Amino acid sequence: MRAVVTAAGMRAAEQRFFDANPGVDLMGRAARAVARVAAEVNTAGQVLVVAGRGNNGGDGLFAAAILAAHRRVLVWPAFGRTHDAGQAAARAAGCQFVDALGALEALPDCGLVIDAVAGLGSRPGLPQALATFAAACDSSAIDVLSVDLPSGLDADSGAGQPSFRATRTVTFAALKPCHVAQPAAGRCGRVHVVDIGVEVAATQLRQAEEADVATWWPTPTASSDKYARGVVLFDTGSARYQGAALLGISGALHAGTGMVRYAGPVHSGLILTRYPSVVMGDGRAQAAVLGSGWGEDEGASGRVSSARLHAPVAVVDADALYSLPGRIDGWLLTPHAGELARLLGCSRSHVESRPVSCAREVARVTGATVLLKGATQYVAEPGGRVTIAVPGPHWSAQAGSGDVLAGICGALLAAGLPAWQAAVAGSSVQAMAAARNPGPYPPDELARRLPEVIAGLVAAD
Ligand SMILES: NC(=O)C1=CN([C@@H]2O[C@H](COP(=O)(O)OP(=O)(O)OC[C@H]3O[C@@H](n4cnc5c(N)ncnc54)[C@H](OP(=O)(O)O)[C@@H]3O)[C@@H](O)[C@H]2O)[C@@H](O)CC1
Ligand SMILES: Nc1ncnc2c1ncn2[C@@H]1O[C@H](COP(=O)(O)OP(=O)(O)O)[C@@H](O)[C@H]1O
Ligand SMILES: [K+]
Repeated sequence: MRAVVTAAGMRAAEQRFFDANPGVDLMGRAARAVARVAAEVNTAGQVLVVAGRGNNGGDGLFAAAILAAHRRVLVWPAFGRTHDAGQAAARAAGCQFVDALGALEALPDCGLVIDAVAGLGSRPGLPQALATFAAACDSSAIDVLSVDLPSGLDADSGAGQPSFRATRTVTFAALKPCHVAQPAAGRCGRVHVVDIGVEVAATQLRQAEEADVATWWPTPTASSDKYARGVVLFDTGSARYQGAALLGISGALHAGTGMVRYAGPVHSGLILTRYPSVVMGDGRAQAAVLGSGWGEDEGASGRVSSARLHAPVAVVDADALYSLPGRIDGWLLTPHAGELARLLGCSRSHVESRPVSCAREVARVTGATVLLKGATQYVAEPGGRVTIAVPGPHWSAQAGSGDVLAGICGALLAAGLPAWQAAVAGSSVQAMAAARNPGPYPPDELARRLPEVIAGLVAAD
């Protein structure tokens, strides 16, 4: 699990560090890390460092001074003035200083650009001269190494305003929200988190790693039987959306559930032709999956109440989200941004700009865990902790992926995982299946790729 810390949290951690270690040269540590990664990206070509006025510029200038020992380094102080000591070090090391025009002209001869315009202090967007330069970097496909974060992003959000687009980012002590929240995360390239000695406090926002999923994944033992592994009761689908039932069941079966019961309106012939192990009708279960493919079903509350008679907890998806039976501790809600907006009575764009607080709010009010689906998948617990799932490629943005995901989560909930782990592991494993099988696969085909991912996870643990 990786901590995700806000700019304010990072500054507070830095202050605690300086209080305990007066005089330690943190900027020197940061600059050495930048120079080390720069040398990994490109060993020979000319380097161009774009430096801002603040400490981010200072990191870049001291890195420039280190790199100048072995190669030609140009420095563009984008605002004229830069960090004084950093500038002196870069000059003393023989870096050549250029202006905006000189930077643009030198670009075709450069192997690497180091973006040290702004980091924790970055405001959204770029002034014109820098926006032009960043666009030129994009179109020439040159490697860009951003210091702390691509300048022009806001450290604390996923908003993807005009900014540098990095192939690598070197950040310090911990990830920041912009490194993990889309679309900003897509502008960071590969992110290196470097230990510079600053300890961040425990955070309420984290990102899960594959190793976490491997640790949590429920595996059968010699004493397991189908009931011990967990029974999932599906009431999904409708005459109009019959496929939703098949997709959810596929997710649960390929995630390794002990048994699936199906108590929805889709004809048994259709279900059993595809999945002959499904047991038709109600019965005792460890978790239910509700709502996928219901449409605007008038009997929604009745279907939720009926499932409660058979299963202690449920995954609530799609239209069942609007028939929640009061407080539902231990349950899992799986809305996308539009559904969460309807639950909160706000606009979709409001949810998209504040995903963490919106997901937290619904978790707090209902007592359930909320998996907010989308390019970044946030799992908010009633206590306020939010875990971001392992990310995957954007091919998964297609009708039916959510139905499969509800089924995977149902299998994990039935196996006894707490709702937050079921949600993080379920959405992560689906993303991993997509990442390991590049290309557009329909969601049911991707579900069939889950076993090989799970087998790899379990073997690695
Ligand atoms: N804290 C730590 O633990 C450590 C911190 N360290 C380093 O310090 C950095 C933080 O330094 P910081 O506080 O000086 O702010 P910083 O990121 O340089 O930004 C302010 C400057 O940027 C400018 N500017 C802002 N937005 C802009 C934009 N969109 N486009 C263009 N310009 C923009 C802004 O302009 P102004 O407001 O003055 O007009 C101001 O000049 C941190 O990211 C890390 O690299 C490491 O050395 C060691 C550990
Ligand atoms: N941009 C994206 N990148 C990666 N995955 C995405 C993206 N957008 C959506 N997804 C995935 O697609 C699914 C969409 O779910 P949902 O909208 O409920 O679809 P449906 O109800 O049609 O199955 C979710 O599982 C989510 O993880
Ligand atoms: K930067």
